[in-house]
Amino acid sequence: MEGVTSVSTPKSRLSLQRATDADWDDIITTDARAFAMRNPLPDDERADLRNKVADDDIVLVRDTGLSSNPLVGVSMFYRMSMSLPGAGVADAAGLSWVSVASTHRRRGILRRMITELFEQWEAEDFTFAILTASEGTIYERFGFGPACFSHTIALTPGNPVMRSAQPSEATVRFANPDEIAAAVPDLHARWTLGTPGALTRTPEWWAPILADRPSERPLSASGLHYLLHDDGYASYRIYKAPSGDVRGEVNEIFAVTDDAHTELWRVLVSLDLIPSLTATVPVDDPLRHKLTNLRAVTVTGRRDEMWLRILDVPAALSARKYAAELDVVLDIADEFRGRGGVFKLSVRGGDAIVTPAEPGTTPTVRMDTSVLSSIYLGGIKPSEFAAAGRLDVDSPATLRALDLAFGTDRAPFSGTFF
Ligand SMILES: CC(=O)SCCNC(=O)CCNC(=O)[C@H](O)C(C)(C)COP(=O)(O)OP(=O)(O)OC[C@H]1O[C@@H](n2cnc3c(N)ncnc32)[C@H](O)[C@@H]1OP(=O)(O)O
Repeated sequence: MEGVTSVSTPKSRLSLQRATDADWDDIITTDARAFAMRNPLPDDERADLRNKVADDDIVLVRDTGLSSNPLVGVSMFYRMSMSLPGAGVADAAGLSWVSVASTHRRRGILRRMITELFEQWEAEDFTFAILTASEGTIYERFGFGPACFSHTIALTPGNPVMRSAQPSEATVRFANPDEIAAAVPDLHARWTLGTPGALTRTPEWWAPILADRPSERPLSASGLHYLLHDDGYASYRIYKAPSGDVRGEVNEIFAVTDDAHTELWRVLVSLDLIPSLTATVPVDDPLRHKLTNLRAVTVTGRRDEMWLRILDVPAALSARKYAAELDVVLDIADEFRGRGGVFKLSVRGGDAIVTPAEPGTTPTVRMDTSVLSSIYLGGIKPSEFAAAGRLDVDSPATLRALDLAFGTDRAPFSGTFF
């Protein structure tokens, strides 16, 4: 058609490269289009972003066939640490900021960038990759499975009543940002140890959270109010719309002990003059059981909070602790990277012994890497996947044993969006 310029893009025109300092204006412009981000970013926000990632861990694609050589693909990963069932901690490659220009979609650019990153992760012996997904249909083909889930809850402060008597002395107090900066990184680190999937925060991750920059606050939102307990903390915002409507939103709440959880929520459920309060919590959060009326808390949403991709099956199976003895032969399919196989998994005293199965051994359990990744942290039971036809077992007894062994005391929860 006359007047229409084709943007057909042969692969040879697409140049894949690592980021340099000179790419950052383009990176922010490209991601601003994809994620409705402000552009340009103020210097402090730009520094926050750059401090968390090395340029060498950023894969870019440019279309060298167009005169301006535009950036058409961005992807990067953070070097993160994740708690495993049984209190171990492992390195994880945190894939993030993935975007492909709207002019260049469905030409395989995402696949090329991800392949490049997988090659790097495998060369560096990462056992796990993780991500937070913009859509539920993109990442399973690369072996990722949803592994941590969250509930959004809503309640009306003043209405819920705690069952337990209030302590004679207050154990929670409002704190200022300096007190929070001094106390909270350590509290959070203690919280991660007891929660599978929890992500550790380095100073580079804390800096933007603690800065609570006015430029990054949502519209009509107050600055963060902080509640501090010896074993936990919560932060929340109050939103005041131009109409005068007021609501509260818990930004985050981390409690190392049940008592800290109770006392922080005791304050939150009784905040004055806030008609509604929302929070995002792990799916096994016990708040409703601490109230005289369990209906006072409504679950308004459930989200897949974090996706996991096991990159090295034997290393992953050996890294976590298990809740029961087990003897299975796993057949793991990995169409994307071919790193599956047949493995003998025995659990004794909570520890796994993993060996490649002898040729000819009949597997007792079959599943895709994405399914293994989903059950690994304890967020989905093997029997749920079996019921969905996505995990095959040789007998009901094997399935029961798998459920027991992979079960965790707590639902996994990453606690950090990236
Ligand atoms: C971890 C994160 O950062 S999550 C954020 C992801 N980014 C976004 O959502 C921003 C907006 N979207 C985009 O930038 C792009 O549409 C992307 C990155 C999702 C996809 O990029 P593309 O270059 O178009 O993907 P590409 O052509 O490589 O497709 C790879 C495969 O994924 C599939 N796919 C791509 N996008 C989608 C989608 N939105 N839903 C379902 N499948 C998808 C393709 O069909 C293709 O499948 P196949 O290779 O198995 O046949």
